[in-house]
Amino acid sequence: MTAEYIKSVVKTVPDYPKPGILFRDVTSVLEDHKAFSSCISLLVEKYQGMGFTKIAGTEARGFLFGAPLAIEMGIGFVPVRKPNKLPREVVSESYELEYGMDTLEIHKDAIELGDKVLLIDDLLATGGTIAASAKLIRSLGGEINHAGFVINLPDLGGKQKLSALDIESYSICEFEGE
Ligand SMILES: O=P(O)(O)OC[C@H]1O[C@H](OP(=O)(O)OP(=O)(O)O)[C@H](O)[C@@H]1O
Ligand SMILES: Nc1ncnc2[nH]cnc12
Repeated sequence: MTAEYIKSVVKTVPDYPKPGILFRDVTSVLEDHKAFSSCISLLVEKYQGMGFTKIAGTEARGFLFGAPLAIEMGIGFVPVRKPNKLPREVVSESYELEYGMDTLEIHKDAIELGDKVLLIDDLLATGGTIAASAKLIRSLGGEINHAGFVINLPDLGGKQKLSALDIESYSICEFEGE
């Protein structure tokens, strides 16, 4: 019931940001307290007690779900950011998106050897964002085996891409037929 409710709240915008893309707009979930708080509760239920030491969230929409989840789970939050935003020394990784290319960066000293990191984002499409984030975190000695999302677009193959990298993904709802 809750996941169905969250799915019903997501608004769809055709042809944004490019013709042919069906944009699943998670800001409509943020605007609805019941939907937003239910997302965090479902993610806590899924991941509490699994021994995670940090949550990493990708700019920008991953911050919106990753940061409140980190507070609820009593662990730190590490932002994975777009280029030239982080002030300390970083490592960088470029990747392909459903609608373009981008680069992500993380502070070198944000991850300690053996940290068990949970990756959180609003939406899984091709999996490029999470694959690049996992590569950065693993290069710093962190372990990544799980990634959590509000929305999955299964036709874009992200789940399979992440599974091939030994990352198990979970999403609250799915939109097929992209
Ligand atoms: O699975 P993928 O194909 O990588 O796509 C999913 C990513 O795309 C969106 O972010 P976007 O880069 O558009 O940035 P934003 O969060 O700043 O809007 C979304 O928030 C995910 O991070
Ligand atoms: N179809 C889509 N809707 C919303 N965010 C996205 N990020 C990548 N693909 C997306």
